[in-house]
Amino acid sequence: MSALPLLTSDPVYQQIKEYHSKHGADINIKQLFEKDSCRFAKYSLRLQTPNDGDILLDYSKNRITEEVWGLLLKLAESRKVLEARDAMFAGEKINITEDRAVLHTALRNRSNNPILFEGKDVMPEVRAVLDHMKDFTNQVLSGQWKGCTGKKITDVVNIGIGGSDLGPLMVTEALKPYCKGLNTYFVSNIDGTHLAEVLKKVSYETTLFIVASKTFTTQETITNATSAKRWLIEHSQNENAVAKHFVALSTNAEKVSAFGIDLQNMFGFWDWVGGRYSLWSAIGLSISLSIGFDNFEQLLEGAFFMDEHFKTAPLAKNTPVILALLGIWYSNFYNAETHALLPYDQYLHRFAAYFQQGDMESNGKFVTKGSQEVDFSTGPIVWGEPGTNGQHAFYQLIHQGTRLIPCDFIAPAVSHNPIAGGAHHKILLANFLAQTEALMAGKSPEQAKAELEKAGVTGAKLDKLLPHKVFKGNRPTNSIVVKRVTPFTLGALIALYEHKIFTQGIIWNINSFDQWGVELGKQLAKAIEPELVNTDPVSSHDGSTNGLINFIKSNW
Ligand SMILES: O=P(O)(O)OC[C@H]1O[C@@H](O)[C@@H](O)[C@@H](O)[C@@H]1O
Repeated sequence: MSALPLLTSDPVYQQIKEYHSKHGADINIKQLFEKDSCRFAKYSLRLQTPNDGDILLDYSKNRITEEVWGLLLKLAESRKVLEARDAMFAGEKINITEDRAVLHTALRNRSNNPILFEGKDVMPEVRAVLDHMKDFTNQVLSGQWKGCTGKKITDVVNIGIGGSDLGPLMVTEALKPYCKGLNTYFVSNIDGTHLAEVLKKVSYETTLFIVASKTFTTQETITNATSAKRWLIEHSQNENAVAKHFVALSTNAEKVSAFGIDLQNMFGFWDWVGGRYSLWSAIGLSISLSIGFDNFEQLLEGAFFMDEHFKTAPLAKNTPVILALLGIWYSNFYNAETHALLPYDQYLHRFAAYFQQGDMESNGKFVTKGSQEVDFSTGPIVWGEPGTNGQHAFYQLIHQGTRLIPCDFIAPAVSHNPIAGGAHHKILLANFLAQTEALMAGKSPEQAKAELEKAGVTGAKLDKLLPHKVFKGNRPTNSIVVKRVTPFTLGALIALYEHKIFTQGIIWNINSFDQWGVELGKQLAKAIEPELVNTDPVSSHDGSTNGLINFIKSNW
């Protein structure tokens, strides 16, 4: 795949560029709807799930014409998206800088088909870990698993960071209606406050600590886990309590053992599972403990459903490919810098934060797989908050600011909490629907003028106010609607975005599966740490860094 030319040298890219420079500024979504009564049917897709209703993707409110859409699909062909997809599913070592396969899809392979890695079927090992998770989940939930004083577990503290935190945190929040009764907490930050505040809420007798770390070397996680272990031993006055209160999720048995966790209490996974794609692996243990193993399996089923769709649907009907191409259209041709994820569901309040890592750690790269520097934009800045909170915070800029911000609006048709006779959800949905309509339609000077006149504003005051009341509209959005946020639909939704990110990485020809960018800060922090052991002034850095260190020390 590294043999692909730079995106900007691709003949199809050049065709799109030419089309964009001739027509890009004139494509008006509202007018396209006026001209074509079938536009919604043409640019929307329904995926029928077995038991959880249809998933609807409406991408008709985008600046796409038949011509440009044809060209974007041609770009996917020319960038060999389908070949790359097949290579991923086949376990090829597509993570070329780490010489690793990318097989998180094997973790949710619900078929009986083998998945080969280096000639060996990985499925028996995958199933064995799932069985271990099931057994452990059932023991804890039934109260059969006892803490060091014989009490059952009531609280679970997941200690991990990045991919070993964000996925389980996002999913346990998203699936709270399915919670079986355990309280789950997540400690990630090295800031002692994070652990200290959680420890205030739990009792050593009834708390299970899950140390989640693929490498088991991450400084934050190991430091937090060590402090939690000390807390447990101090409170229980019993070194053996660790065996009842600590489990590990990792690929590194040696380090787990050295930390003092019995390997029987270790849930393994493999280096072909990337950190930010690991919630499907043993890293999902806190999810399984929260919602029960059956529901965890439903999450896997939903992701598998999306994997099958991604694997089999033609490009033009392939939802991850569609989302990816739209993103490319705005990033690489309209110079959009960001992409907003706007779930209209309070349970999905960490969805955007989760995909900040998913997208930005995957596609925040400036060198291609062929080791060439790119001359085009790669991964966008991903951000967002749940509706309607976002509306009262930053939507102003989306509606009337100077930047183009493509947005994905996500909503369930049915709420888990239909309080006040469902009134809340109807208002929420009305807002969800109104926003994409408003972003597309805007408000013309004529409409704004008529409104002002109706309100009795005339003359100089009207002239002064009018420009502020105009919305240019034509702001692109996708809408994704699920029947309800269930383990299955959430699994499908996460996999949809995972594959979108993958597809964009292929089109840009970058390696979406390494994360060297995280390393430099870590290295420099290691160098600074010993300089913070005393109050001696330092002079070994640049002026700013010396100044900051010396200011901090002057406060000690
Ligand atoms: O799971 P561990 O190994 O502790 O890593 C946690 C996180 O570390 C960061 O530096 C990144 O590399 C993330 O991709 C990763 O998820």
